[in-house]
Amino acid sequence: MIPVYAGSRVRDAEIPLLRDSSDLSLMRRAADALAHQAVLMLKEHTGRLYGSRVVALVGPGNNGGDGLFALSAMARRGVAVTAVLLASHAHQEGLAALVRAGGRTAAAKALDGLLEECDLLIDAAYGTGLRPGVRLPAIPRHIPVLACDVPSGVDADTGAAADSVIPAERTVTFGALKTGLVVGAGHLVSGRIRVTDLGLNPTLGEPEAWVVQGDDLGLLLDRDLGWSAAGRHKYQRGVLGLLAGSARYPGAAVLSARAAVATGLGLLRTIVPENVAAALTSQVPEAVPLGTDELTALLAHNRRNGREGATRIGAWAIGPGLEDTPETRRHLQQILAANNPCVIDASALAMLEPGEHSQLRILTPHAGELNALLAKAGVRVSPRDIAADPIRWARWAAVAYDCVVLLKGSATICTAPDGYALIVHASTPDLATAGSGDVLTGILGTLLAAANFPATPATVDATALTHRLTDLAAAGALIHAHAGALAAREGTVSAVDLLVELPRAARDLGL
Ligand SMILES: NC(=O)C1=CN([C@@H]2O[C@H](COP(=O)(O)OP(=O)(O)OC[C@H]3O[C@@H](n4cnc5c(N)ncnc54)[C@H](O)[C@@H]3O)[C@@H](O)[C@H]2O)[C@@H](O)CC1
Repeated sequence: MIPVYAGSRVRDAEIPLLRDSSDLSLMRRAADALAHQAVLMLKEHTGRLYGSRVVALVGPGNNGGDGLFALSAMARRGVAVTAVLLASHAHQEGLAALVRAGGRTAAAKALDGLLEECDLLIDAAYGTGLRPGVRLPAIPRHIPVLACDVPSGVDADTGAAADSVIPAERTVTFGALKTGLVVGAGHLVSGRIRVTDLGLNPTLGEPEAWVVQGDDLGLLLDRDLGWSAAGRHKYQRGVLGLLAGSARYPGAAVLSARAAVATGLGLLRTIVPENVAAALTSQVPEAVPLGTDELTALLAHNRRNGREGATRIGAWAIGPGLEDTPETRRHLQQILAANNPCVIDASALAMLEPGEHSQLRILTPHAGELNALLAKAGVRVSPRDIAADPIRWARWAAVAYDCVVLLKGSATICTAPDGYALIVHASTPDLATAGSGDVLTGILGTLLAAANFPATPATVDATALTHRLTDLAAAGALIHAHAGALAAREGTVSAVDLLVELPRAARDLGL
């Protein structure tokens, strides 16, 4: 798990160190790392170093200073370097170092001409000190861009990006991974990210979030529970109830059911409308239908005897393809009252009310659904606000609905009401495909059912429980993303391709 900090927090940690370090050692370390990546990119793109031409956009602050020192290091290695000074002043020591090394400076109006013969652009215009309202020059797409600390135009705290943001092929970031590089638009324009340690960690405090990767899966699932251990019978491997599907969206129920089974579920009980039942039985023969009367009887029994009672349903997955009918609402209310952990998706989200409750819930909205959830809770935001600061608004919803929120997007954000947040990067944009969310719901349902949450959550530390739920949400997103990556190797990705790859994805990640 990689800790992520708001850009302003890293900047605040740097300031005292900068004051104390008259020898500019931090800046030189940052600049050396930047120059090293620039050399790698030049070799990759031009096959040579000596005689290649590098232009840097240099802003008025320390970000520009990093760029100037990096250019001077490259000039000493035979690269023809030019610093394009965007403001009337620039970092003095950096400028002096550049001139000493034989580098040139130019005014902003010379940029277009310089870009005509440029092998690499270093973007050192603005970093963590960016204020809103910036206007940046347009860079032709064919020129590879290396961003210094943060692509200019990206808010390092939130991931919001100015319209004129300069997308980077690579970003070398200093001190710590910054939130703005891993969520929102910032994530989409940062390219490959390298973190250069500046020894700031002891002064940074608690991270704002963590980026999780494939090898974190064991940790997230808490393998001590050994839920997939040999010898466990099907009830111990998890029993999931699925409330999904409608005449209009029969496929959604099938996709969720198949995903749940493919992730290693013990037993699947399904409540689907009659006209979906035949398709479900033929395509998911493992599923065992649960009739309305049986549900009512089992849940009543469950309320009397605790969750481990006769239902043996450990968790619920609710929502894919569901239609808002009186019967659906009745089922939903029964299930929500029964207190099993559940994952709630798609149209079921619109049937929820904000407020406290005693159930463990993961809500899985995309940005539009998050907007609607927040509006219902009296929080007025626009989809643009959410795109500009997704972690913040996912947290608001987690508080308003007293649940874990998994906000879908190119970066998936999983957050608990106390702010604990995990970020999972989809390895392929193709995951934004119809039915992909239904597959994720099935995966999450299986993980919840297998997790064996205690029957009486009130006796257990509530924060620990919601953190565990957040971990499982991120684990589900990781498995989903990995299945997407495997499927993308064969071409474009459909939800069925994800299903096909799920068992391999789960096995690859050590499930
Ligand atoms: N000096 C050092 O030793 C180190 C510096 N680092 C660098 O320092 C950067 C932060 O430096 P600063 O705090 O100086 O901030 P920046 O260099 O990011 O930008 C601040 C400057 O840009 C101007 N500016 C900001 N927004 C503007 C806008 N919208 N329009 C016009 N001008 C605008 C400000 O007036 C100020 O002059 C980091 O991003 C990083 O690159 C560190 O990463 C490493 C250590």
